[in-house]
Amino acid sequence: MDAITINGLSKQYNKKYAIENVSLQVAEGEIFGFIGPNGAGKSTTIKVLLNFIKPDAGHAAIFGRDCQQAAKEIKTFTGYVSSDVRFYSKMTTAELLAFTADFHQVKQPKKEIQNLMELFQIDPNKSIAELSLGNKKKVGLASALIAQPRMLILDEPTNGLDPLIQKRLFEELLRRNKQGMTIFLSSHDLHEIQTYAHRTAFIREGQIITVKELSEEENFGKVVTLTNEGSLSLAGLENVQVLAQESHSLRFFYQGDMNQLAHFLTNPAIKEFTIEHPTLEQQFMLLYEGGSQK
Ligand SMILES: Nc1ncnc2c1ncn2[C@@H]1O[C@H](COP(=O)(O)OP(=O)(O)OP(=O)(O)O)[C@@H](O)[C@H]1O
Repeated sequence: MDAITINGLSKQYNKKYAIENVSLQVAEGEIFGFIGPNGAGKSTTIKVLLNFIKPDAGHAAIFGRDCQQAAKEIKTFTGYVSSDVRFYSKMTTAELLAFTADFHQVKQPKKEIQNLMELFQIDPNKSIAELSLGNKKKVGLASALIAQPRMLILDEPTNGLDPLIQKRLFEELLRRNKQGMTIFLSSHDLHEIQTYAHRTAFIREGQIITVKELSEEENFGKVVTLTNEGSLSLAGLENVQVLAQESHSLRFFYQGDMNQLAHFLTNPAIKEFTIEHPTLEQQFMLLYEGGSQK
């Protein structure tokens, strides 16, 4: 059974699609990245999963339970941390975590709370209301983790966290993932996704462009950088996207036949060349901006 199944999901605001015919499958035990520029539809998709909003069409399920019909049950095994954690409780951080642990009948709650407080450097005596955004976020993450959910949905989890805490968060997420937790990770941070996710979906203007296995970079094409003397024509190559061109250098993205590329590279005008896997950042730029590069 899939951990998340999304089929033909659409949602409009003011007659404009926020998401359109989105379909995705996330396997149990995956860390699944969800990348897209601002306004692409990431939060809308997550809000449907959590039944905060109703889709106009399609359906979504977590571990086979329909996100609308079984929303209550889904909350018992799904943790969620929003990009912008906004709770204004009068409780202290320690009280909130104890309450959450009690609600989810966590074994050894004191030990678990202490571990998470140390991990995220949370002051147990501060009231939630007086915390900064970053500290609220840490409490939100600790609170989601203490419940030991089978599914964890994170919307830009590192937003507002300092680098040490970001590192600790991902170490903890990897540890939990090894124990079986499925993680759905929406992020703008390509490096984060490339480092930690097993697969990622790219979403743009409400539509899924591609879902990629991050370990299989070769499926996505190559970035060729070369220096040349004299004129050079790309006419013999198909599936080429020029990334940068100057009089004696050229960089292009190539998705065509490798024999054709090998033949092209025997051109005597070419003095040096390198062939690389595109980084996720390059892929992102290619997908979103039609090839414009840093
Ligand atoms: N409540 C709303 N009312 C009207 N339009 C909305 C509403 N929520 C989202 N939208 C629109 O739907 C589209 C998708 O928004 P969404 O928040 O899902 O994107 P996102 O990928 O999460 O963006 P970001 O990375 O900036 O958080 C955007 O065009 C947004 O303006």
